[in-house]
Order: sequence, then structure tokens, then C-alpha cells
Amino acid sequence: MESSNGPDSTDGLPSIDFSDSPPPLPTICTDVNVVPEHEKNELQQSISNLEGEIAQLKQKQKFLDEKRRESLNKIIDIKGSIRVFCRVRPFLVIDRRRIREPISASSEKIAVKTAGTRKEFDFDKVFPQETSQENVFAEVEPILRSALDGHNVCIFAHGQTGTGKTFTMDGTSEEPGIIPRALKELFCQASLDSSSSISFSMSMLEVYMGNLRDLLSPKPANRTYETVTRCNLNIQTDPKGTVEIEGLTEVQIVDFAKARWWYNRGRRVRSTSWTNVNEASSRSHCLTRITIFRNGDALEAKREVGKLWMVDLGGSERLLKTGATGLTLDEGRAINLSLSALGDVIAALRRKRGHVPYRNSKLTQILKDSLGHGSKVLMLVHVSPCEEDVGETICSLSFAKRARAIECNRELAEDLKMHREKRVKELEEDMREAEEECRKIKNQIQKVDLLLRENINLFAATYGHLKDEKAPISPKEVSREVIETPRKLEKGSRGNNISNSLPRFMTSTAASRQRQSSAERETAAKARSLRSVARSSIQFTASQSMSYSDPQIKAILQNSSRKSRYAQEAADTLPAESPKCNGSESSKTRSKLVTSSDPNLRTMLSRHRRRMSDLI
Ligand SMILES: Nc1ncnc2c1ncn2[C@@H]1O[C@H](COP(=O)(O)OP(=O)(O)OP(=O)(O)O)[C@@H](O)[C@H]1O
Repeated sequence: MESSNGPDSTDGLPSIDFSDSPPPLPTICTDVNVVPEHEKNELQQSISNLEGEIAQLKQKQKFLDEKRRESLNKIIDIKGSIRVFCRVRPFLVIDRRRIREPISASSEKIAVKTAGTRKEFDFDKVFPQETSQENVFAEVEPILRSALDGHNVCIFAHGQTGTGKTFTMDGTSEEPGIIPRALKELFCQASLDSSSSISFSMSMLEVYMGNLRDLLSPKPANRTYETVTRCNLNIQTDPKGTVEIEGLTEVQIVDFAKARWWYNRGRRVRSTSWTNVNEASSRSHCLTRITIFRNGDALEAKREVGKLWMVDLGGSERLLKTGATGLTLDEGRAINLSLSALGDVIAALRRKRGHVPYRNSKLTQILKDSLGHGSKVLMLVHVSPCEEDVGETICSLSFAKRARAIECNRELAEDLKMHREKRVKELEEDMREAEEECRKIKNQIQKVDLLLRENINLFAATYGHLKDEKAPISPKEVSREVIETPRKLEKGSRGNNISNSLPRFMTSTAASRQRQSSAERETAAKARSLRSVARSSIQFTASQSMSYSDPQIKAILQNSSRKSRYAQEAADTLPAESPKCNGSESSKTRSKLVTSSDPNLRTMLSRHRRRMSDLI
């Protein structure tokens, strides 16, 4: 008589002779010796190939990014490194509107009619009364790219009091101005740029009555803002010509929300007061500085620092007209003095004089390295549409005309103008193409990176290397910690002066990048052991990376290692006849290589993911 479990059983199930055969192998095999060596080598080879692919893609991405930067730089050089725009304020309810308006605006020209004469002024761009904040920002945006590329950039709003400088720079909550939009755009651009890691810090100060006030300084208990901020900061210039303001609070900004929070805080401290012309007139020059740190390829060990200044100048004004007396009158005088110093600096730059009188005002001393050679300047001149303001409108337009003339040969022959425009269009096209390619490569990198992690996890799970605390961790865990880490760090450093020391997360980024590129070099040579895979640093977002040397990251890894050990123990205690421990499926999983060119990849990966999530 045959057993009901025997080979000829009629129930269709295979029979198992428990008396002779050894128990089946568990799915997760922790003993390297029982797995065929060639399968292990194949998986290692697959990991190596994927890393090689990522290294190549990153090289390509870097090349394209350089091409884009080069094109942008050429465009700015052709268009002029000092650009001057003019914005005409719309009529306000309080304005006395006349039938005949003194100002007419076209896209690049403004004509002012006064006492039977007509004066014309050329600009790079004119924004008529109805222009939205969005349209103004669209024209400003390209210069932000220059700042991200490492140039010093200065955007400033100039004009008579009450003509809309603060509205343009700051805006309202419904209609945000250039500064809040620029902050948002910087973070957006930085997240798209995966060829380098970009981080930002922010400072805000005002030049008030010839003194510098730190608008972001922390407020100690029992002291008013007035006492704390009414300090006079020192301006220093190093031998390379870089300007630094001693003691100025510099806060690390990790995301747009934080940046906006700090910016709003600084704005609230700014000095304003009532005048006949503007009920909340700014009585100072308000300067917002974003410092941009760009860590390039670790091989080059290059750390570029660019400064983006966004300046809301105090209103130029006829003191009698504003009805100013006492302190307000003094404030107006101080504003006018420093504006005239700014005009002198611009005039000296225009004439390419050896001596430029930067030292005549605090404003020009601060902006010294962002106004001259190699920097990009955007001046937005604001004018009123009203008849009674025509005199001041002409003053503001003449000031702008002087600034614009720094770029000599503005009046070009028509054919040369056309040639330049054609060249700019070609370069813009090159830039767009490079950007598009970069985006595609970034997506490709993300896909290959995912495959790589799957392979590494598969290797670790199969060959039992998760006991090592330096074993790779799942991308999900990494990204969760990444978002939290800078915030934790920032909490500790809030309000601290960091001008003399690098923020901690920046240091670790540079270190991890070094480790990452060394891993990439090894990959290219295809002579790397699994240990080096596990030790290579992990890239986890477009703009940040981390290092195993960082104690916080170590803690994450240890945590991950604990989880892995738990997973392994769970696998070890699974009953031998559990359906999850089917030996044939296990060997299938192990022998199948996961590479980006594999047609069965998706099926394989989803099976692998199911198995992994069953375990953890
Ligand atoms: N483009 C605009 N659209 C709508 N309102 C505007 C515009 N420009 C300015 N205003 C309004 O005009 C008034 C004066 O503007 P704002 O305070 O920005 O002027 P300002 O040049 O900064 O003045 P000051 O030099 O005295 O600080 C504000 O009420 C502002 O909302």
C-alpha cells in the first residue's frame, strides 16, 4: 500500500518524504557558503554596472550644466551686466487724476511731457501701469540664475518716495513682490540642480541715518529691538575685495517656509514713518542678502559663494514736499545723501575711472563687490504717473540713464543690434536644450539609483551582510531623515552668528561628496568589493547628501541595521514548510540579475519588494 503523500498520489500535490530529506533551506540564506559563488559574483557585477551607469550619467549632467551656465553668462554679457528697468506706478485713489497724462510708455521707452517739451528715456524694459507682479518677476528671474551660478548680483529698487519700490520688492500677501518670489525660485532651482549641492543663508540690514542696523539680530530678554538693532556694524573688505559685515546675523535657510519667516521678521523691524506722500514711507535703505553656497564636484573641491542683494532703497524726495520735520527730515536728508553717493559710484564706473568713491557712504561700501566688475546689476526705477511729480520723475529717469550708460556703446548700429539679438536667441535655445537634457538625465539617475538600491538590499538580504552597521539602508528611511536633519540642526543654531563658521550640514555634505566620487571612480574601474559599496556615501536628495561620519547619520544607520537584524531573525525563525520559504522561488530571486536593461525587471522588482516588505 502506498502512502497518500507518495509520488502516485491522486490529489496532485507533490509528496515529501520527511524521513530522508533534509529540511528545506530558508528563503533568506545567511550562510554565504551555501550560495553558489557565481550568483554572488553576478549580483556584485550588476551593482557595479549600475554604479558605473550613475557615474556616467552624472558626468554628462555636469557637462550639460556647465554648458547652460556658459550660455547664460554669454547672454548676460551681450545684454549688459547692468540692466535698467522702469516701472510706472498706477494711479492711486488719493491721486489727483488729470485728463492729460504726462507719461507715455512703450516696451523700451518712456516719454515725459513737461512744459511743452518732450523728453525720452530708453530702458532695457519698461513696465507700464497695469503690469502685474508676476510679469515683473518673469523679467527678473534670469538674473537669479546668475546668482546661483556664483556671480554677485544686486537688484535694487530706486525712485521717488511713494512710487512703489516697496510694492515691487516686497509686495503684499495677495501680490507678492520680487523678494518672496525670488526666495521661492531659488529653492526651486536648487532642487532641480542635482549636479551640485546648493545651500543658502540670509541676512537683512538697513542703512538708517548713515548707520547699519541688523534686522535679524536675536532679541535678548528685557531689551527692546531699538536698543539691540541700533548698533553700528563694521564693514570689512578682504584682500580679494570681498565685502563682509562684521557681526551681522546670518541665518541658515533650509527651505522657503523658513526663508519667508525670517524675511517677514526682518521687514517688521524696518523703520517706516508717515509723510505727506506715503503713509508708510520707508525711512531707510533695506538690504536683503542671500548668500549662495555651491559645492561642486568633490574632485574639484570647489566651493563657490555668490551673493544676491535685493535692495529697497529709501525714497528720493524733495524734503519740502514730503512735509518732513525733525527726525523725519533728518532721515530724508540721510537717504538723499547716500543716493547721491550711489550716483557718484555709478558715474565713476561709467567713466571707467580708476578711483571709484565707494567709501562716501555705507550703502556703496556694502554693495562694493556687487556693483563693479564681474557682478550683475538690475536697477528698477520707479516713477509716478502724476503731473505734479514730473520734476522728480525726470530726476529718477536721469539717474537711471546714467546707470545704464555704464555699459558703453548702448546706441548700436541697427545691423549690429540685429546680430546681437540673433545670437541671444541662439544662446537661449542652447540653454533650454541643456536644461531639458539635464532634467531627463536627472530622472534617469533616479531610476538607476532605485535599481541600485534594490540590488544592494537584495545582496544584503541574501548574503547576510546587514549585520554590518555600515550596511545600506532603504531610500525611504534615508529621505525621511534627510528632511528632518537640517531642521534639527537649524533649531540649535537659530539666531546664532554663523558668518565665521560653516553650517554643520554643509561640512558633512562636502565630505560625503568626496567619498561618493571616490566610490564612483572605483566603480568605473570595476574593481570594487562589496564592502566599498556599503561604505559609499548615499545621495539622498537633489541638493543634499550625508556622510557616515556624521553621528546623527550613524544613528540612522544603526537603527536601520537593527531593523535588518530583526528581519533576519524573523526569517531564521520561519517554519521550514512556510510558503514564503519555497526554495525554488528563493533561488530564482537570487539568480536573476537586476539591471536597467533587463526586460523582466519590473516583475522581478515588484516580487522582490513584496518579499522584502513581508519580512520587515
Ligand atoms: N504697481 C502698483 N500697483 C498697485 N499699488 C501700488 C503699486 N505701486 C505702488 N502701489 C501703492 O502705492 C503706495 C506707495 O507704494 P510704496 O510704499 O511701495 O512706495 P515706496 O516707493 O516704497 O515709498 P517710500 O520710498 O516712501 O517707502 C502703496 O499703497 C502701494 O500699495
